[in-house]
Amino acid sequence: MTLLTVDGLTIRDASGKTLVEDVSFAVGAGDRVALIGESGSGKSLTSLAMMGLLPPGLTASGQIRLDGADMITAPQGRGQVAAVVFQEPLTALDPLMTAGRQIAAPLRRFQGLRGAALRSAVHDNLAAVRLTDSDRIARSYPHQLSGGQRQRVAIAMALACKPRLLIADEPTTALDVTVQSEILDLLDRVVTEQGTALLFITHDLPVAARVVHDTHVLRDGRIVESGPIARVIAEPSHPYTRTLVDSARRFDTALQRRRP
Ligand SMILES: Nc1ncnc2c1ncn2[C@@H]1O[C@H](COP(=O)(O)OP(=O)(O)OP(=O)(O)O)[C@@H](O)[C@H]1O
Repeated sequence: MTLLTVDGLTIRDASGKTLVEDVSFAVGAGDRVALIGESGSGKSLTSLAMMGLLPPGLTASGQIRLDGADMITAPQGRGQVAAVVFQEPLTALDPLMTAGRQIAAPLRRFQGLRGAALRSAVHDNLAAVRLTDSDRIARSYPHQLSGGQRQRVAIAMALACKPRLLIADEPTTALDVTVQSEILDLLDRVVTEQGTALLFITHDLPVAARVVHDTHVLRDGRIVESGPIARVIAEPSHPYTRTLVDSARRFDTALQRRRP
């Protein structure tokens, strides 16, 4: 079953300049798909349009259907179908609210949980993102948590209502390399455990390769190449994809050389 269909998406600014042009792709139930592109390629605008959250002054044409709902002409809250994890967890978290209360909010609102059932669901959601010290974490404010713990809390919030699609927009870019790796493993595990489809948005091809099966490569607002990520890395057909693969390989080789 197709959860998300983006068909001929074009986004223009107020002056009529085209920022995203004729982008089409689909994400089915349980799929894992990446949108890969460097800064300015149109990844964030595409993901904002999917959630009906384009900034004022920008207009979208084409079609975006999220679980059947048209997100361009009649954008509406689709929190129970799709949820987003952003690059910087502090943008998703309220600095004045404990982590526990933030995870409780969607559970109370969408699942009607209260009292002991709500507390137990908050604990289960923290355990699902491998935050074992859940009582302390639930009582902590965002500034009392590490960057990796904050991103785990943001992932727990996003997954609290068991969305069928998780949109992860550069979810590890702001983290240290070791924490980045832990969060990728975590995303990999939770989407498998919960059967959630994943749309992973990143500039980093090797990072995407760890968690998705298929990819679309965006450049200057257009998709230049699509396919299974293993194939795209092994045999990139577009010159731009080749430069992404080559620079990832060079980086990897440089790292290998530095290892004792
Ligand atoms: N509100 C806006 N008004 C006008 N132009 C915008 C706006 N937001 C983004 N753009 C432009 O649209 C293009 C695509 O931006 P977008 O943020 O989607 O890129 P991106 O691939 O997500 O890059 P990054 O990884 O740096 O966020 C860029 O040229 C950007 O300058």
